[in-house]
Amino acid sequence: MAAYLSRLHHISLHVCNVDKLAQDLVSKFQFRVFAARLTAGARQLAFRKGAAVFVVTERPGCGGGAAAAAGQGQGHVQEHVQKDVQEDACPGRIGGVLYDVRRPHYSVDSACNVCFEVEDVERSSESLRARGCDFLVPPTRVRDDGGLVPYSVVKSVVGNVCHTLVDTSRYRGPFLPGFSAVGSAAEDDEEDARCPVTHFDHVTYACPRRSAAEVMRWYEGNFGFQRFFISRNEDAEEGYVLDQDGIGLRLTAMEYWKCNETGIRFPLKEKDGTELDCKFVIAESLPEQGRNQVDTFLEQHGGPGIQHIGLFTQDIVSTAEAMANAGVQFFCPPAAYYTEVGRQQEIEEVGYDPKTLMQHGILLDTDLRVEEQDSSACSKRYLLQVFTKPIFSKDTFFLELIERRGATGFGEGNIRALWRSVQSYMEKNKEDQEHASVKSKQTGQH
Ligand SMILES: O=C(O)C(=O)Cc1ccc(O)cc1
Ligand SMILES: [Fe+2]
Repeated sequence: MAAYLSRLHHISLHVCNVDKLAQDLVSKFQFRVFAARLTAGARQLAFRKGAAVFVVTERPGCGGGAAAAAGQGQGHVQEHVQKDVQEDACPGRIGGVLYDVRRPHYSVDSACNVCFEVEDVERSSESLRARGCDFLVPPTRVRDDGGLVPYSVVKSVVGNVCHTLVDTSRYRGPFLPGFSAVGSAAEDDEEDARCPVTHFDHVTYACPRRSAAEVMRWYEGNFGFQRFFISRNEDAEEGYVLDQDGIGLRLTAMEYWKCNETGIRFPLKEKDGTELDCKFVIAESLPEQGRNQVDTFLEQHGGPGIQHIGLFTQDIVSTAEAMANAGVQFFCPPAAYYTEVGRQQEIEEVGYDPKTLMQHGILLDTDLRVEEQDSSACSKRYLLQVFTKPIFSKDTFFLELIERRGATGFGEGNIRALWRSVQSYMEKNKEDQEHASVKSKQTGQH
């Protein structure tokens, strides 16, 4: 293994309209803007919810008003606009995008960088390079009043996805050098109680057919990711295959563990015991069932990439309710999902009201297992999920809320229900677009 990952540091989104996304993340998804880097050449904002951090960066060629976005209701940004950092390895990059790369050839909004904290950026980068990895930014040191942060950016094998490697252990500033604190530092307890999102649960990649083995090998060899079997019946080579009823999906999952140099593995935990381990899921479409949401992503995004991110919440009902009230749109499965034989009882058995779940489109998947230690004790492990509609203007990237009660995988029943609701939404969108294009042609003729 080449690089020892300590944890996921942030995920970076490159968009044309920083204002719009900043507004959505704050007012709809209840994230807090906490840091900003606004210079003549760069507009970058950082948002937090628990340990989940997004950095939003403006794509080149997109005039925008990140300063205005961050300034709304915050009032701390403008005075810091001129502040910037010393960057030792690439002085020419000062003023440009930090901790990431600008990708001028990429013309759509995209979640394209998963940044990891590592113990030693130089050493990790050197061994990744020796293994043949391609670096977009070589090891570089950045400093400001808060201290020094080494980082590098490595290209992944998945489309436009890159990984920034940072070491923030010696940094005392609000986020990363070059960023200034924005907004109030105090946490809003009331809002956190309603929306207890604690961390990123998983990142799902949409990939071309038959690419999972290569992707898996890359992450295993370079970062020590381990295969995560979604189902006990899953074939190691084939992955988790859903190919009935119009669903043509192959999922292969992997997870990373902090691995110290003695090779002893242990899962990442918060002080309160919450596991912070983030899984990575590779989704491929299968040819037999016709065009589907993975194909749509590949086409509209212009290649493989991050299709969705699962946000872990301790209370999915209140989180979905708060977000829906603030204007987040969720996919709702057909009402029949909630009235299928046995479903109501299943929902009630784990203490939920079927009507409440239906109201927000929340899906439940239960897993009846015998406890490993005590074969006489039977316990229900379950998970609840709900998926948002795409958050950019194209049918590409979306978010998911997930509450896990002992279940560590992905519910097969939920994937089926999600698939149907997304599929019918996309078909409707396509019809609407065709309708609009016929209309505009007709008006053009007159
Ligand atoms: O169930 C989940 O949360 C997954 O992440 C699996 C998944 C992957 C891709 C899809 O288009 C639908 C579901
Ligand atoms: Fe997911």
